[in-house]
Amino acid sequence: MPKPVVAVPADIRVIEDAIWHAAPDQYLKAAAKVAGVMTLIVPAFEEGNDIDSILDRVDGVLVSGAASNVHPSLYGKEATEIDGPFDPARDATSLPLIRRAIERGIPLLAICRGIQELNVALGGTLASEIQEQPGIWDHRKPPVPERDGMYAIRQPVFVEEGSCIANYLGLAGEVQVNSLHRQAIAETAPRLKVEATAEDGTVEAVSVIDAKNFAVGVQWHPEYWAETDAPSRALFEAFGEAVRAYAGRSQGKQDMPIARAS
Ligand SMILES: N[C@@H](CCC(=O)NCCCC(=O)O)C(=O)O
Repeated sequence: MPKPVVAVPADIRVIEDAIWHAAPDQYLKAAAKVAGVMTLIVPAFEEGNDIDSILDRVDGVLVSGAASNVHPSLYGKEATEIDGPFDPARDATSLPLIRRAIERGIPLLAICRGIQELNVALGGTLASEIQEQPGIWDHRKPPVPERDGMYAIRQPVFVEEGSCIANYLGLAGEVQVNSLHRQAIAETAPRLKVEATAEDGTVEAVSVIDAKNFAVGVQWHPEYWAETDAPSRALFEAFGEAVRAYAGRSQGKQDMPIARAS
């Protein structure tokens, strides 16, 4: 059977005055080497996206982290200078992709910006510069030059016993993770269950309530150490298994047009 394919929504980057649609290598490598799937970078357009046309052709969705933030207007807030930088094309592509993947039961793994997009896509809100709030740690990217240091595993999160995340990680209770974010979930979307938190109460993992398939988000970065860190590896392996199962289950249907929302 050919390897299943996972959609990865791109970020917009400007390189020498040219607009690029880009996805970070670390997510694509973790998907290939640990989840055992192929990835397809989905261009980020502010309009004209035919989401079902993309989802008809993939077996999973992997939503990566990014230095940009979800625009506050998407969760009912006025944008202020602390909420940026923004990537409206990423927002316009990623949020509908997340919602439709959940509706269609296509496996979804959302990481860092991805969990924040998942929360907003389902009606939740975000807080900016969380480290400025009383009692909240500094979850930002460590100010070190090398990437291994930026993504160093350095903080405990507490995973709920019996949760989806515990099942996928292969353990519950205290898990050591990395942390590179300035925003976090403020109001959790009604359809999300918080399944892991940091000691300061920051939401670190969620699952979609009554999901038809694998559908979780994590605030940390399992992709970075997916080959060497056991919980990171387990999460990507579980995602790969869900994607292969979906590919196998939908194989027979690919001869028939998939029912589309009217
Ligand atoms: N912008 C959001 C999400 C942070 C995130 O996805 N970090 C990973 C990329 C880090 C980087 O490249 O700077 C937030 O800050 O909360």
